[in-house]
Amino acid sequence: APAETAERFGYANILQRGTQVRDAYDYIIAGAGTAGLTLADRLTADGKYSVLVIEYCYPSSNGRNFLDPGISYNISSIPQVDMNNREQQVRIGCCVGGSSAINGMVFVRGTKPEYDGWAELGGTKSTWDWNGVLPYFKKASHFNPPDEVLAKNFNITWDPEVWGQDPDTHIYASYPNYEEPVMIPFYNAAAKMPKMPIPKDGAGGKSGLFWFPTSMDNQKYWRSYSRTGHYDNIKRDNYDVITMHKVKKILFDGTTATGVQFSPRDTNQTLTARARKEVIISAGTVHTPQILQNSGIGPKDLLTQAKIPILIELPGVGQNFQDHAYLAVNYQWGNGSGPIGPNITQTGNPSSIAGPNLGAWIGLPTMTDDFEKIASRYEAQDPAQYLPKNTHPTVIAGYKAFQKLHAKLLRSTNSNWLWLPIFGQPGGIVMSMHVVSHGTINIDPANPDAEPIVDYRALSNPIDLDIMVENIRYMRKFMNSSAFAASRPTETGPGINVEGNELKEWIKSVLIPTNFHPIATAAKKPKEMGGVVDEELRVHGTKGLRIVDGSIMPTLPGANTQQSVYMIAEKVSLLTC
Ligand SMILES: Cc1cc2nc3c(=O)[nH]c(=O)nc-3n(C[C@H](O)[C@H](O)[C@H](O)COP(=O)(O)OP(=O)(O)OC[C@H]3O[C@@H](n4cnc5c(N)ncnc54)[C@H](O)[C@@H]3O)c2cc1C
Repeated sequence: APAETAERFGYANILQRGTQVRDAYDYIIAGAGTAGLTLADRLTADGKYSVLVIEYCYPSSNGRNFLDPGISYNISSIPQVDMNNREQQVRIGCCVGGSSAINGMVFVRGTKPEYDGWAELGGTKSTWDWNGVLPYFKKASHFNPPDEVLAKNFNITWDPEVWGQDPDTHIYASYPNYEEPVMIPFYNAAAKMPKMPIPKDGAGGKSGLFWFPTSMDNQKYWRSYSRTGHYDNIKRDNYDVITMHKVKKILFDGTTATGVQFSPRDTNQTLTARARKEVIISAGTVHTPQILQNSGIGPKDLLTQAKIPILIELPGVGQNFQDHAYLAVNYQWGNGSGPIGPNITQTGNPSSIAGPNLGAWIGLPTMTDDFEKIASRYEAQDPAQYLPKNTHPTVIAGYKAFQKLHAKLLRSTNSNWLWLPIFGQPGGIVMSMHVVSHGTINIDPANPDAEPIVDYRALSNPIDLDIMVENIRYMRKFMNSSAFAASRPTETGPGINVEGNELKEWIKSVLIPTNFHPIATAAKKPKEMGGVVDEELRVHGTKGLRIVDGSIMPTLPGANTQQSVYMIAEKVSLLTC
């Protein structure tokens, strides 16, 4: 059997060459990333089904730094018109584990109204509201509570009701066992900000000031990611992975997916494998639309331009693209040193890269009394006004529903529009956790097999500028807290007097339009709303073809995206089995 010729490193079977791939599997998954490996593990667990995972990148990311260019794709966006024509590096993981192998390990969820919004956009029968996703969040990770003394000293609270400890789940959510004492005066200052909610646990679907865990194995103190959780130490004859091979397109009999065409990374040799039950695309938000479009599923004009025969006209493929956006507001302590924390005995410094694991995740009404003005202004826009010219009417209809939902979320104290990470230092990052400018990720019609064309269309909707202005003003209010007064915080960039249009121009010159959380290029919405997949994540108009990765999220959760990706894979694994 081909599997016997595969190397066994103590992982799933790693096939070295396309010729080792069996002729047929029950499921074929494109992409061994965060969602792809989660699904492959769950589908093979009881031995009933065989699964082949095809991964474009390298087998190993062991011991490599997440900034190492060798385990990321090398893609840049096109120049961003409303960002002074600056380009943005599009960072996504290129190795077994995908982006979970290189991410910042912040392990958070969005709020209840945000997932209820996923259901609202999905139609009356949707099961993707908060109550419909919570069980899969619980299934997706194994929670380790913080050290008792640390929790007491630093006010770290959690709600065991919203976490799981499934013995079959090896993605770990853990806290570091060290925090800098300076975090205490910072926590107290944030807690005293007007109207600041303090939930017991942000993972319970609530906005506010809270400590959050890291995706980390607290025994080994190692990154916990889809490779360690759903691939290492899994030896099953029904779980094959072939790396360094690229899925080029899906094969169809009519509109039923029957398998995939793939090639070794460095040659054009054409290989095929058959899927008896389903093909699942888990290539991530940047590459999933490319596989669909190259298979003849996508916007008609684009496919015609690329000379790709149209199998199914699906205008939403590659549209609706969203990502979090951020910038740094720079401060210094005018007296040379900041607040001093209490004298707590701490040993060593085993913190984590997500550290110090504290942030304020808050709604617009918590930030500013002007929230109603901004919400009304947004609500009054013509939905097509800031979308690309020639946007398909179904995509505009979907944006109209998005706009209605986001006008509501702008008025909610329980939707995270700002993430203010608290680092125990003056100033720092402010992050817009919802953006209303929508971008596109499409194939290059002149070279459909090359890296896709990424256009964030950052700041194309002026409401995103208004919100970033409020984010900066909130940082200023925070730095103005009485707790910091003696340290005389001084804003060095942009400078406390920079306001109005000058502030907006500064934002355009420094904004980073991604926190590496791309979503929505194959959004879960009805077809007539510009959607690509249905409620069970099947591609509209096809049989035997699903998409399971970040691209199906219809809107951004007010949270970093990995936990939502694991949740999506867990929820769908039950539909497929
Ligand atoms: C630098 C960085 C920092 C981040 N920080 C955080 C954080 O702190 N917290 C958080 O919650 N989230 C974070 N994220 C986001 C989070 O990691 C992602 O949302 C999530 O991992 C995406 O999962 P996915 O399954 O959609 O895609 P991925 O995990 O990216 O998987 C896609 C896989 O498909 C493969 N592939 C693509 N095209 C093909 C093809 N044609 N054929 C075969 N294989 C293909 C890719 O190589 C990749 O392995 C970060 C991401 C990055 C990049």
